[in-house]
Amino acid sequence: MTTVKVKLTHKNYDVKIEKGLHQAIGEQVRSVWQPRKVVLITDSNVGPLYLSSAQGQLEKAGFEVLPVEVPAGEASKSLTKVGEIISQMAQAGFTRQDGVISLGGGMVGDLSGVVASLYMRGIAFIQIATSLTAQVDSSVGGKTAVNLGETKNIAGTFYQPDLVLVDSDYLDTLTDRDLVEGYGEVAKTSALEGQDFFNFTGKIRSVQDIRDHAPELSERSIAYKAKVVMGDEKEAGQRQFLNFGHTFGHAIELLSHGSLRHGEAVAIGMVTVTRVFEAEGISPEGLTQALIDRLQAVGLPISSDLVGTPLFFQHMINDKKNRGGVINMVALAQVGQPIIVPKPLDEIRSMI
Ligand SMILES: NC(=O)c1ccc[n+]([C@@H]2O[C@H](COP(=O)([O-])OP(=O)(O)OC[C@H]3O[C@@H](n4cnc5c(N)ncnc54)[C@H](O)[C@@H]3O)[C@@H](O)[C@H]2O)c1
Ligand SMILES: O=C(O)C(=O)C[C@@H](O)[C@H](O)[C@H](O)COP(=O)(O)O
Ligand SMILES: [Zn+2]
Repeated sequence: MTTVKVKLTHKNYDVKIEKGLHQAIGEQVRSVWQPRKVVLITDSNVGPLYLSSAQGQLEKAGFEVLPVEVPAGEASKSLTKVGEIISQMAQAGFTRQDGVISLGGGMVGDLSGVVASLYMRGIAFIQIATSLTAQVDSSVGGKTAVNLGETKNIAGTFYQPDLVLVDSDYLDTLTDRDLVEGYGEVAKTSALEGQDFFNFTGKIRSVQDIRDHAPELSERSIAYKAKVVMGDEKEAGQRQFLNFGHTFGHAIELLSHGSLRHGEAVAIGMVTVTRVFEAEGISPEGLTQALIDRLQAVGLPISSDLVGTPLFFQHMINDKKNRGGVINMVALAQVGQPIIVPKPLDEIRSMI
């Protein structure tokens, strides 16, 4: 088993990465929690595959389980769903000593994190990551959020889990499209982390390559993310680097009305922003093409007609890196050398 230790000012926790962990959920959860009530939150794709096994294991380990299944898809990342789940927990008599467990991808993890952080002002939380996005990025670091109307991740908290479980066996049932979406975040992380990891993603040439190397991709991505988060939990500085490609990506994701997944939109966002910074001489010549090469090898999109539309620019206003009309854009001075380039909104318009 690989364990990545996340050590923060007010809390430490382990991210455990091992094939087969889906059969050890009871003992793993019991290693950090005394028996208690737990709400086990999943979605309508993951639930039919894994909920009854997870529930059975938790019950065997002494936990009283309230299973909750939300419809699969980004639309469930909503305050409405948060309210519904919190009501169900209150009706079932959950107290501050009880807990929330997410069993799913990034959508379920982000939603469950909001529920955990709000119920009675915060109860214990564990993430069981079932998608590649969750296994390389979203389950670690404590960002929780739901979307409101047309604004992505606008309501959320920083709320760290007590434990994260990553088992690549879950990926056997993930569709190729959902797997590849998660790889968008891996490509991002490799460009941020350094030449060695970037060379490694340069050798991933197919969906099967992603499947074959999933455990290593998780280990490397999570190790990098944990290091960044440990240095800047609340995104005052270097954590902004993890948002590479997201200023444009979030706008594209929203404007696509569900036709583009998060990682797909981030792929387009990374290429778009790097092309601009390469033209300005901030990023090195050839970097845009190197990114395109990695993304296209696995079928990720690299452009969209949505880029540059009036609504696209309107979405920039709600970017969390907006400081009074100036957005902290993430650029790569080199592979492994992310930098923040503050850009006034008007200038971003003329860049594109
Ligand atoms: N909090 C963070 O740091 C962070 C980081 C990256 C992404 N995110 C968020 O995560 C979301 C994207 O994550 P995602 O790609 O996991 O989306 P998702 O949770 O919607 O999962 C994608 C699809 O895969 C299905 N699925 C998940 N695991 C499966 C499995 N083992 N077998 C079969 N189907 C499975 C889901 O039901 C869904 O249909 C977005 O909302 C994004 O904003 C958050
Ligand atoms: O953990 C982080 O920090 C990230 O930025 C990781 C991103 O991949 C992720 O999509 C995150 O949810 C984006 O957050 P937001 O603050 O831009 O909404
Ligand atoms: Zn992301």
